[in-house]
Parts: sequence; structure tokens; C-alpha cells
Amino acid sequence: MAMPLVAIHFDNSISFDYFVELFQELKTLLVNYVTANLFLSTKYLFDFLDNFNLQDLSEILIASLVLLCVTVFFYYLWRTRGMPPGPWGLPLVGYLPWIDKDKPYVSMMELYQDYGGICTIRLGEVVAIVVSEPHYVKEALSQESLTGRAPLWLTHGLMNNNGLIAVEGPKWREQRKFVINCLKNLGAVKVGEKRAVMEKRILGGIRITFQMIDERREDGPFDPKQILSHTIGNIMNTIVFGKSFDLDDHTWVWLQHMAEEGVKLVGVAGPLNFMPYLRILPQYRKLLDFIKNGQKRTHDVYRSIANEQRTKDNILSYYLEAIASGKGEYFDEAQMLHLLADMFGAGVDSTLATYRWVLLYLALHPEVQERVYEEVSSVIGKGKEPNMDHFSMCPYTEATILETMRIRPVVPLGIPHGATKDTQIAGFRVPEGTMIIVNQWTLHHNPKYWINPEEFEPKRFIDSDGCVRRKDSFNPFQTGKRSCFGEELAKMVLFLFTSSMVLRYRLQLEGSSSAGLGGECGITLSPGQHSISFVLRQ
Ligand code: HEM
Repeated sequence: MAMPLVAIHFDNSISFDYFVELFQELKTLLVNYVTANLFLSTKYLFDFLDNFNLQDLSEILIASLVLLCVTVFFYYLWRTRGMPPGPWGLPLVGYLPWIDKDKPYVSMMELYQDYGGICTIRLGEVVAIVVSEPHYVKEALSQESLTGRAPLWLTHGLMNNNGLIAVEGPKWREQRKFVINCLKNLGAVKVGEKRAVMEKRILGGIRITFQMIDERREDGPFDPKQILSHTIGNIMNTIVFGKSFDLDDHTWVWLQHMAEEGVKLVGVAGPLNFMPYLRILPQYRKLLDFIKNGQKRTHDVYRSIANEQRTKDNILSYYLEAIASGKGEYFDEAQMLHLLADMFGAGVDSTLATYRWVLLYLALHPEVQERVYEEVSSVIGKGKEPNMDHFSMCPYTEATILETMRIRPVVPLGIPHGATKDTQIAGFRVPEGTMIIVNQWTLHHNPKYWINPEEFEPKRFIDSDGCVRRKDSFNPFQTGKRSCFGEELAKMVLFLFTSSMVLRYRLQLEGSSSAGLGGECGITLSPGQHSISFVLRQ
């Protein structure tokens, strides 16, 4: 069909009539064009349907699939332009099938071997940059624009910018500052009078730990996980809620169960982080319901603790005061409940897992244990309780704790960050929304920075003057504006527990020497099942 010609006459004076005429012509042109194409398309459609057979259908499907792959390929190329190099993945899932779900940190170390200290991978819908060299890690973690959190559906989606670990922007800054002040007030400080209050709290927990070990140790070797979960958990309970629970308190038993299951389930539901549409599948829906119900019930428990709150000097009571004062911008009940859960979860899980690794490595290396014993017994004295003044005088004990954190970092892939706006690392483009993974495991196991990295050798943290020294390739708490502010508290718990334990017991590993070393990786990497004999020292 011939296209109608549009005759437009230009003269010096363009009148209103001229526009009317132009509009009419354009309208005619459009109507003719649409009618013609509609006629043609309908004709082709009828012709096609007349001759349609199954082979056509498979050809159409294949062609659509190829078209989809090509579109996804070019979209991915466009999206990752200027970003660090990395492996190809599959449409939709990206590199996920190549990540070992039990040991994702090992898969990331393989990436380091293939692509070096900075690389890009696509995990479902999320594009991630993995940084594994100390100077890239430092550059990334020092940037304001990388203090966001990764766009992960489970954490971001479920938390809805509440709490502490998953929040961003001004709310994160305000709430983080508030909690840091709370911890200082409660005595999680290097020096000062308040420190004694926190020491007392921790030493109380240690005494109960020893009572519980003494009740069980004559029956043979056992895994101290349950006892430590109760006592370290209760130390955190007093800091966060101002109360501790009895061992058999139903609420406490349930809270511990939820904390443990929650860690595993969030691990199992991991693919939802990268492919949120999977939640339409029944198995993921069930998981999500379980997590959401658990969250709701936990908040109900916290609410009732808040209603009965009588004590001062804990994060909950400070928070209630802050809400009542009306001064802060983001202080409300919903945010408080999430924040308390984050504080309890982040504080207990990581410290408990680290301490269990310390005991396992001490039991596995009697020569290291004896050196720690010699040091603490000479500095603190047999039968005495330690305090943080002893810490700087026990470099070998500190080095043993650090070496444990090196060889078994409890967050082997850190807590991922997210780019809040376009930026750069090492000159590579980092678009807004990119996830940044700090590859702690590779940093801690790279033979370029550690001699025989698979060997447990605390001396590597001590310099020629006998002082403790840390390297840039050691990063268990991450660095920068978003680094872990629980480090001081963790240091106190780990030193006081380790020195007291070695002063009181000789630890002996029972069964296979590799028991538990492989670890179980949920949100944190914890030791696997193992048994220790606690032999009372004379
Ligand atoms: C050995 C023990 C611990 C280890 C290895 C550890 C490790 C970490 C790491 C790697 C991060 C991520 C930092 C980042 O995103 O850059 C983190 C964040 C965090 N940690 Fe710890 N942590 C420990 C103990 C604690 C304790 C005792 C507390 C509570 C007082 C705590 C509370 C938190 C919180 C709330 C965050 C999130 C901070 C934020 O997003 O601004 N941690 N921790």
C-alpha cells in the first residue's frame, strides 16, 4: 500500500489554519498506517495459524530462548561495563551454581586464584564485587558510598530498613551512634572506671560456666556448646535486656532454639536473597513463614520484657528513655525490637562461635595450651580471676585468640556492603546497588601474606619485641565506618573466658583430631560436633 504524501507548504506567515491542516494530514497518515499494519498483521496471523504445526512451536520456543539469552547477555555486558573481570554464569542464576553452599568461602578463594584480588560475579539478580587483597579491601571499606548494605531480599526485604545490621543512611548513622554510646556506658571500653562493671558481668558468666562444666565433666568428654550458649547468651541478655534467664526457662530455651535455627534457615533460604521470585515455591514459602513467625514471636517476647523493664543500665532501658525523650529522629517501638534482635544475634553468635573455635584449637594443640597456661598463671596467678589489666601482659594468649580468628574467621565472607551511589574501587566502576563481598577467608589463608596458612601458629602474631602485631591481611571485624563496634566487648569476653578456662582446666580433645574442624557454615562458621575432656588442674 502506498504511503499518502504529506504536502506541507511553507511561507513566511504560518497561520492557525496551517496548523489545523497539518494536524488533519498527520491524523490521516496515522490512521492509514495503523489500518494497513493491522490488516497485514491479521493476514499474517491467519496464514500462520493455517499452516501451524508442532515443529513451528518448538522453533518458536528455541528462537525465543536464543533471543532471551542474547538479550540477557547484552544486558549483563551493559550492566557490568567497566567493572572488574569475572566468570560467566547462566541466565537467571548467574554464578550461583558454582558456589559451594556448604563452603562458599572456598569457592570465593578459587575465584581469587582465577581472577585476582578484585572480581565481579552475578548471583541471580545481584551483581557482586569480591575483594580479596588488603589494599582493595581498605579502599572499599573506607568509602562513605560503600557503607550501605547489599540489596539482598531476605535481609533487606524482611528487615524493611529496620534494626542495625541491614539499615542504611541517616537512620543507620543515628542508631549506630546510639548503640556505641550505650556499650561505652555499660563498660565495653579499653580503659576507665566503667570497664570494671563489664568485667564483673563477664566474670559472673564465667563462674556459672565452670559450675556447669564441673557438673558434667566426670561423666566424660562433651561438646561445651550448650553450656556456652547459655552463659555467653546470658551475658548478652543482661547487656541488651537487663535480665538473664534460668537454663530451663521455656522462653530462653525457645529464644536459643530460634537463634540457632534462624541462622541455619537464613542460610537454607539463601537463594531467595538473589532470586526473590523463588518465594512462590512451596518450600520457600514455608521457610519464609517460619522465619516471619519466629520474628513476630521474638518481638512479642521482647515487648513483654520491655513492659516489665525495671532495671537501668542496659540497651533496652536506654532505648525506652530515648523514645520517651522524643529527641531522636528514628526512635520508635518497631525499630527498637529489630535493633534488640540484631544486638543479641550479632553479639552472641559471633562471640560464641569464636570462643568454641578457641577451645577446639587449644584442645587440638596441647603445646600452645601449655604456653598460654604458663603465661596466664605467671601474670594472673593460679586460682585467681583475670581482669583486663592483665590483657596487655599476656601477648601469647592474645596471639592465640587472634590466630584462631585468622584460621577460622566466623564470618568468612564478612557482612557484605552495598554501593549507595556510583563509585570506584581500584579504578573499576562500581554502580549503585552493587554488593561488595570482603573475602576474609582468602585474606586469612593467602600464602602471599601468611607462611603455611593452614597451620595453627600463634607466634606469627608476635613481633621480635614480643609485642602483638596485626597485618592488613587480618580483618575479622572488617574496618571503616561500618566495622564491628562489638570488637571491644568481644575482646573482653574472649580474653577473660580463655585465660580463666586454661587456668582451671586442661582441655583434651577426644576422638578424631580433625573432629569439628571443617565447621558448619550458616550465617557464621561454627565448629562441627566434637568432644572435649575438661581435666581440673591441680
Ligand atoms: C568475635 C566476635 C565478633 C566478630 C568476629 C564480629 C564480626 C563482625 C563483622 C565482620 C561485621 C561486619 C562489619 C561490616 O559490615 O563492615 C560485624 C558487624 C556488626 N557486629 Fe560484630 N563481631 C563480633 C562480635 C560482636 C559483638 C559482641 C557485638 C555486640 C555488641 C557485635 C555487633 C555487631 C553489629 C550490631 C554489627 C553491624 C554493624 C553495622 O552494620 O553498622 N559484634 N561484626
